[in-house]
Amino acid sequence: MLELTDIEAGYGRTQVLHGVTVPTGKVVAVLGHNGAGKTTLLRLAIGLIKPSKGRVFFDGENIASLAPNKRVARGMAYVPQGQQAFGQLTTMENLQLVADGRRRGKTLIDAQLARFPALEKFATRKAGLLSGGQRQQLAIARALITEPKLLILDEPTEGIQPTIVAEIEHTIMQLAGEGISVLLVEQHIGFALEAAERYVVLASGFVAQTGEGGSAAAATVRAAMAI
Ligand SMILES: Nc1ncnc2c1ncn2[C@@H]1O[C@H](COP(=O)(O)OP(=O)(O)OP(=O)(O)O)[C@@H](O)[C@H]1O
Repeated sequence: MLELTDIEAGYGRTQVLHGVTVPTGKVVAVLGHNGAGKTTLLRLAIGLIKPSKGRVFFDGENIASLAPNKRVARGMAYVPQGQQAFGQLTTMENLQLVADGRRRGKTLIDAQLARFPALEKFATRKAGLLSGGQRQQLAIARALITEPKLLILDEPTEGIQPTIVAEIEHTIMQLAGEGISVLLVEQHIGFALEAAERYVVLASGFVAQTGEGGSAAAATVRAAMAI
């Protein structure tokens, strides 16, 4: 379980997050307008930026000064925005980059190909030629091959065609049932709240609201975001 408490962080002298505490839960959604600090919070969670103040704990351990690779070794995985993959490598090679050297590498790849049929279908296609949605599935599959306890997802459905959005949403809902926690930044408030046990709304780097997920929360969240 990830605990982020009273976090202050930013870039150089620019402070972006102001006393942010994120509720804990199996699936936690981070909501807010562009520039609210959502991506910054996820970067902080995986260790790409360090807090100037606040507590960062994972499974009871203080990880505030741990490098990202150490956090991955502890069971955290991060899928940044933008459907990132190695475009010149095939789908399979992208998966092998993470799986090779792991004891159950082949089994782990097979499990993700079963989860995402499009990746199986296009296993020999260069990732640069996949659709944005398929590349996003590839990015999620790569992260899941590391067998994370916590998957950190930054806008996984952004700019993706609706059919694949539904598949990705389905995957996110499944993960909790598989014992994988999710920290999710998502623009689709309806889906985010459906998936989330708890949520936090950020506004200009401050916590504007926190609460329990569920579709009933949508009106409160929209009011907090004034949309
Ligand atoms: N590398 C950086 N250096 C300096 N400032 C940055 C950097 N990245 C983001 N910021 C600033 O931090 C603030 C929060 O940005 P952040 O990307 O965390 O917001 P966000 O809520 O994820 O928005 P978006 O939905 O647009 O990604 C913004 O004012 C942004 O300009």
